[in-house]
Amino acid sequence: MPHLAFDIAFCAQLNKLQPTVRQGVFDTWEKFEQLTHDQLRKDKGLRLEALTGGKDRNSPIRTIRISQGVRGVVLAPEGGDTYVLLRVMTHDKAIAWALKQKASINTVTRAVEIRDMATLEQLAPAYERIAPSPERRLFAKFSDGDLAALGVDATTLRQARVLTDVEQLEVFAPHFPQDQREVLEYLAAGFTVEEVWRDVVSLHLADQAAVQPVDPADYDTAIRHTRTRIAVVTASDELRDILDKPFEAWRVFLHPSQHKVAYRPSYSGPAQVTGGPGTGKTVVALHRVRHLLRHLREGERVLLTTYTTALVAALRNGLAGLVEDEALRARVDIMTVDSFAARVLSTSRRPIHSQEETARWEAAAAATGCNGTPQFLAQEYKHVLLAQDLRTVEAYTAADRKGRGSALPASSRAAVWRTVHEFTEKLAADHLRTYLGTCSEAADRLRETGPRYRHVVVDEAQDLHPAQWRLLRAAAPERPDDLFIAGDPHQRIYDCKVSLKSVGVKVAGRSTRMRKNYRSTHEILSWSTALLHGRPFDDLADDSRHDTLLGYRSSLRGNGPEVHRADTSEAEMAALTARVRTWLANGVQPSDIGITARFKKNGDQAVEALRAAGIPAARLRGDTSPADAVNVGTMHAFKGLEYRYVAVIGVHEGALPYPRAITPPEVDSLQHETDLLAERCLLFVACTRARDGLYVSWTGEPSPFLLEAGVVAPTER
Ligand SMILES: Nc1ncnc2c1ncn2[C@@H]1O[C@H](COP(=O)(O)OP(=O)(O)OP(=O)(O)O)[C@@H](O)[C@H]1O
Repeated sequence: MPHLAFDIAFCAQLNKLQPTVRQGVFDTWEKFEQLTHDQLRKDKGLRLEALTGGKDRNSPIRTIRISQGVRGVVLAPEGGDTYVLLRVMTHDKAIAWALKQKASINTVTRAVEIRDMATLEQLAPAYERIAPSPERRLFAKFSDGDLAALGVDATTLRQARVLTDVEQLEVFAPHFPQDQREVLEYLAAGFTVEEVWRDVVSLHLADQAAVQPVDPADYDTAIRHTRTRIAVVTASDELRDILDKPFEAWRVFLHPSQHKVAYRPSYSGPAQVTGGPGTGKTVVALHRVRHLLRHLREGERVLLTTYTTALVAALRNGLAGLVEDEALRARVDIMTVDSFAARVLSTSRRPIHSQEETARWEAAAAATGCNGTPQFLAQEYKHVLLAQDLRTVEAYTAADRKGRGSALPASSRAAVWRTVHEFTEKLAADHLRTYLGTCSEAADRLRETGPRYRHVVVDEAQDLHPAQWRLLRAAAPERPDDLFIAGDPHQRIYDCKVSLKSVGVKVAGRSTRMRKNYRSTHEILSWSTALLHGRPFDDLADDSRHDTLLGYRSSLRGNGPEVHRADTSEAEMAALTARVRTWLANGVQPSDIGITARFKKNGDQAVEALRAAGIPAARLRGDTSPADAVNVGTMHAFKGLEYRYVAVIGVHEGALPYPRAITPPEVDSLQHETDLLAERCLLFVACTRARDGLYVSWTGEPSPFLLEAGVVAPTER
């Protein structure tokens, strides 16, 4: 019986297809399920046509009719059972595209690959003519044998050998066969042949009995080996799911590197996954939860935590898409760490907000006669007393204030201690609490009463404070698979800089870094990454080492970000409205657009301006993302979210960095640096929420972060 399978590149175009075309795809798939091979080939509606005018007469690439004027390009191997839908395009475009492609089977990974042969054959001679001598080219240090062992075939080898630098590879990359392209990108990023074999190629072979030599004509077997790029769908509701939830291709195509981490049978202790924005850390965490659920014993439960309530909702939806069994899902508690702390204590005390806290520190200092500023006292409480879990004045006096950039002689500490005591006593008397104080108390409570979960899975781990880590540590017993942690030090947007090592969570030997971005286009990513260029980032696990974005890349292509400078905030809003209107006119849904700013007031202005122009817009609230409206939120609230189109507004001098969020260097020089980096990361986080389009605007002078990154020229007006 024939089947129609789906290539990942087709799934990536799904959200841009009209509903009638999607329905056409569905009907086509049904036809494949119902007809015999012979009937399929003769079917007048499908019009499965070989290509005429192509160079390769035996090419298994053909086209079929999907709907009026729209054709699908399929891999239709002679004598095979499974056809693969590669792309859907208007009639002429489909024929033109199909004629340029060549299909082949990688003799090492055993997977099907498609390359744009026509473009590569055009590019290679042109680059060869301008290339320096062979020993100065990009892959000169790798032998033909090494490259062949990694699956690079003779044609790709010839073409790759003309390349001089990474920029040139970027030009060729979208046209290269997929597995070979990945190998070349890793080698170009500085990885060794052995590392590429271990971390990339061998993963494709994980569950294949690779004993027989590869038959270069056996596409049926090769399609089965291409599980990471080709989805074989056997049930109509499964296909409906894919067609209706185009953003969720990850549920179907887990990359081997993601699969390896998520489905490793067991880790002997805490495990960690890191990687830049959009590398699928959340996806991996969700799949890990699914794996853990499959092995959960009677009475055991899983805690899945993240940083904001909006992300709690996203995780809940994600897990619902992944684990169908409701009873099984009910064994996972999904909440922020702060909600977990409040639940452990069953407290009715109200958490205070930051202005209240400042006033209370002022009052406490006045009561004890301490001359520390509210900012100093709040930071001392947070970054020294709570961070180090200091319980007595003696412990505090003897404490090493490591990591603080201000001196505090032991003789002054008694006064600070008394003030902290006054502050916490008064809070308790008024039936109030701080979030971190609650976490600290909750950790104590759990240590007395015992852990509540068998496994704890932590997403967005980079901003957690030691008190929160103590709580999470106490939530599960120290056993294999106790903690699974996903985070990215490049996305630290709060003032904590904690390493897992310093909180006693040891992930050495159980840590994996993801490098491939699945969210943003290459253009958006390289623009955004420039914002962090040259800054050192402490490793999440161990702050004596640095984390890097080496090898971090995207295979998606698109337009570069657009920047806009306005003279007045009214003009900035008018330009934003025009930009959003154009996106909408191009068929983008309002809820696929996100607008974010450093301050709530800029967001409010945007909502007002859009609504006045008749465009539905709403602020993010708690755990609900407004449906049918442009989503507007602060940069902090946008952490972890994603949209097809993102406008980052109000990126001017005085807003980023925001002076009030930066500890003055004379108060604490190290905290000053941490705060400044957090502001820079905040802009990076905001920009990396975009999938297809990014728009950045400001009024007056641009943020110095944009100038330093070189993405905006000082004269750009
Ligand atoms: N294997 C995959 N195939 C296709 N899409 C994927 C894959 N893995 C992840 N994605 C998609 O990439 C996007 C980013 O994934 P995810 O949110 O897990 O990344 P992240 O590393 O947690 O990002 P951030 O750190 O920026 O919050 C999502 O849209 C997700 O569906």
